[in-house]
Formats: sequence, C-alpha cells, structure tokens
Amino acid sequence: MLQQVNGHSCGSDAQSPASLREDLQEFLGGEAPLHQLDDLTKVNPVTLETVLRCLQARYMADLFYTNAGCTLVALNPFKPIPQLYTPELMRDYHAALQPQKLKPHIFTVGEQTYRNVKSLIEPVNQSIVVSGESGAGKTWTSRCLMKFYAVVATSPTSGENYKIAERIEQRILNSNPVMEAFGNACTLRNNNSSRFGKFIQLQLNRAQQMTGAAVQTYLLEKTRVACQASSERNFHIFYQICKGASEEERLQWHLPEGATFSWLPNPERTLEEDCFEVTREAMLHLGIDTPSQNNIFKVLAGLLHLGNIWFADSEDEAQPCQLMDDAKLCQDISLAAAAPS
Ligand SMILES: Nc1ncnc2c1ncn2[C@@H]1O[C@H](COP(=O)(O)OP(=O)(O)OP(=O)(O)O)[C@@H](O)[C@H]1O
Repeated sequence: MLQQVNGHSCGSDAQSPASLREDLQEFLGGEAPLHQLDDLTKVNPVTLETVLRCLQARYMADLFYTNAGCTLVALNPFKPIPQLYTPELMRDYHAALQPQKLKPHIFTVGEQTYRNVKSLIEPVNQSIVVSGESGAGKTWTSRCLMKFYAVVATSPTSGENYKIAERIEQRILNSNPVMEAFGNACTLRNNNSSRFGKFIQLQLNRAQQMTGAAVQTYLLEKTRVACQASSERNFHIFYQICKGASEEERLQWHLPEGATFSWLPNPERTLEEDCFEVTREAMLHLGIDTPSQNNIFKVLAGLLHLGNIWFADSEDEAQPCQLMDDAKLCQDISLAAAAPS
C-alpha cells in the first residue's frame, strides 16, 4: 500500500520510524533502477527523500519529465536538448493512439488537452497551469506548448488557408519575443525572468484549428524601471535599444554611444536576450509598423534620460521639487541631442 509521509505524525495508523526506514532502504536498494520510475505515484513509500532520489536519478539519465498522476513534473535541464522538441516528435505525440503511454513529456499534456476539446460535441475550454519557482522553466514550457499547438492545430488543406494558418502561427509565436523584451529582465536567479504573470488564451475554431490568441498580463513589476536590485538589470528592451540602435536612430532617440544611464545597471553584461533585431522583427509581424516602433523606442529613451535627473530634498513639501543641478541637466540634454553617434 502506498505510504504518504510528510514529516508529521500520521495518527494511530502511522508507520513506525524503524519500519519506514526499512521500506525506504528496500525501495532505494530495489532491483528496478530508480530512473525507470516514470510516475511518482509508483514511488513507495512517498517521502521527500524517495521522490527527490527518483527525480535525481531521472535527471542524471537525461530524463527531464516525470508524471505524478495527472500532473507533469518538468525538471530544468539547463542545457539545450534540441531532440526533445522537434516538430517530428510533436507529430509523434499528436498521432499516437495513447499519448499517455509514451514517455512523459509536455507534449502529452498538450495533446491530452487538445483531445479533450476535440472529443466533446460541445467543446469545453481547457486550461493548463504551468507553475514553479523563478527559473524553473515556466516560460520555456509555455513556449513549447505554443509551438506544439502551432504545429498540430493548423492543418489546412487549400493553399489560401495554409497562408492564413501560417500567418496566425507566426503571429502567435512572435508574441513571445515581444512580451519577453518588454516584460523580462535579468535577475539573480534567471537571466530571462518574467516580471509579470500571464494568461495565454489560444482560440480554436470548430475544426480545432488555431484561429488566434490573446494574452492577458498582470502584476508587471513596473517599479523595476526606476529601481533595480544590485546585480540585476532593467527590462531587456532598454538594453536592446542602447546596444542595437543604428547611428541615425541614436541621433533621433538621443542615445549617444557610451552614454551612461543610472536606470541601466550592468550594461556590460551581454545576454542572448539583448538582440534588438529579433524584437523589431517580431513587432513588425504583430502589425506594429516602423513609425509606431520608433515612437515607442523614443519614449523608452526619454525614460532613460529621466532617470538621470536628480531632485533636491524639499524643505517645504507643498512647494514644487527643485532640480539638483539645472545646468548639468541642460548640458546633458544638449550633449545627447548634438552627439554625433
Ligand atoms: N526544457 C528546457 N530545456 C532547455 N533549457 C531550459 C528548459 N527549461 C528551462 N530552460 C532554461 O532555463 C532558463 C529559465 O527558464 P524560464 O525562463 O522558463 O524560467 P521561469 O520559470 O519562466 O522563470 P521566471 O519565473 O523567473 O520567469 C531558460 O532561459 C532556459 O535557458
């Protein structure tokens, strides 16, 4: 029988510590290698130690997904595993008679959810909750799910439909770089940490083909614009415009090469998330044209300049704030405006 032990007394039926230790030894020294346990409900007795040992053994064997009943536990491999996310593998999970019989994978969850919609005459909305601590891999997992649906939930027949489907698919996937540029930042725990929560809604038509997506965001950490913990950074987009702007744009946005901004800490760190081109390209695909993009980037550059303004402590709070150094402010602005590049 499955024993559940959570560190507290389990009442009169509780197993004695000695017999629990025996069971533990038996389980850990058992015949079957621990990494072969692909469902944590098969772990017996269920203790923190047995569950962690099982997950550790699977991690060492490059097995990053483990079922826990109807929940999937995903371990972050912290290294690229391209063969785990190929379109071919997505199609295998999609085509399988019983995907749950294949190796545990995020694609099983994606496919099961998709089938739940498909199997009902009056479809019912399905939700997948991706949770975990910072750096656990939630953003990665949501991206995988979106890619999965982009592959399996678009199977149009005619050429015209194919083009429409491809455009929708591209737009859905392009929302990720834009959301991440404006809403993610490098923190102590994660170089690409989402500083907001999101609810992504994928919309399907009656033929279960993807017709659109909506993303609702909440709790964006707006204070990060003006205040970053030491060794952390501001949102990626600020670094992208400073590093990736052309000479002409630098002039337009008053961002001379080498300018320092107090709201832009640790600019010397180069991350793969600093790629301005990817963001611009994705914005274009989402329908944000170049003039609109320029306006957005000008506002962001203005914010960086605002961060370099210092106010003197006010003696009378009823009076307007005084700038610390008017002359320096004018000089900074004119320098920025006149800077060649
Ligand atoms: N399945 C995976 N394969 C390869 N690398 C991964 C995988 N999952 C996560 N990673 C790596 O771990 C990093 C952190 O993952 P991710 O940004 O998804 O975490 P998160 O849970 O969304 O964190 P936060 O809550 O801070 O936003 C990723 O940038 C990526 O490098």
